[in-house]
Amino acid sequence: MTQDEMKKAVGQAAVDMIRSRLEKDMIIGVGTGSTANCFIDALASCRDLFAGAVASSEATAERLRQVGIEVFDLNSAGSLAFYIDGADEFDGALNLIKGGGAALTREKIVAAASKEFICIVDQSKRVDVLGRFPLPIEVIPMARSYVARQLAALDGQPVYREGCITDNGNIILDVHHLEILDPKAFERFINNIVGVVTNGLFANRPADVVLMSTPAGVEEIRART
Ligand SMILES: O=C(CO)[C@H](O)[C@H](O)COP(=O)(O)O
Repeated sequence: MTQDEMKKAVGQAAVDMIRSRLEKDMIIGVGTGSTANCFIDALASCRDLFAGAVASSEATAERLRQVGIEVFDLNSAGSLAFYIDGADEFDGALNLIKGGGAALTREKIVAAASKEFICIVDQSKRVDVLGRFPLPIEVIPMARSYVARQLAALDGQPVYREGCITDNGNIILDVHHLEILDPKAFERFINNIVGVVTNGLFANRPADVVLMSTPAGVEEIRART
């Protein structure tokens, strides 16, 4: 089974998980990336069962519209029933690193506004300790050098993502060579650096469930207690 086939399978599994819980006036949150795109494609078959979606990026909004799903502004949507999105890494507590597609800030906002976060990944995203994937940080452009110096002092190696401007008009620093042993504290610490908009750790709002695609099928993973 190829990675693309695993992404399609987990996108379909997420639709299967929520289909019977959709309601006519319900608005759901939808994430960004190749796995989220597979979810959108599978969701199209249910478009008459719910009102529409809030998108975590302009790219996702466009794809939702293309398959006939209405896109709502979060400010007029209220609380969302579900948020379905991919991730770059997840650990046993369902803490995530996200932002490989540069949509981390809107993803974090939509996740925060949702009652249940269903994360959809293939098995390559599972790690014991977060940090193998460079941690994306969205930064106000004028603070780029200042924030990079603060991050370098933490023993991380910040790398400017050339040519990437987020949907919010900001830049991304990807921090390499991290071993994130306390994701909740690290998320808060990075967010306290002046000039940081947010970082790609989802530890203070982790996923509620991870659907992980493997060649043998899709596994449902809940946090270890
Ligand atoms: O956080 C994200 C975008 O900002 C994506 O969810 C993450 O990068 C995973 O992407 P993909 O499903 O393409 O592997």
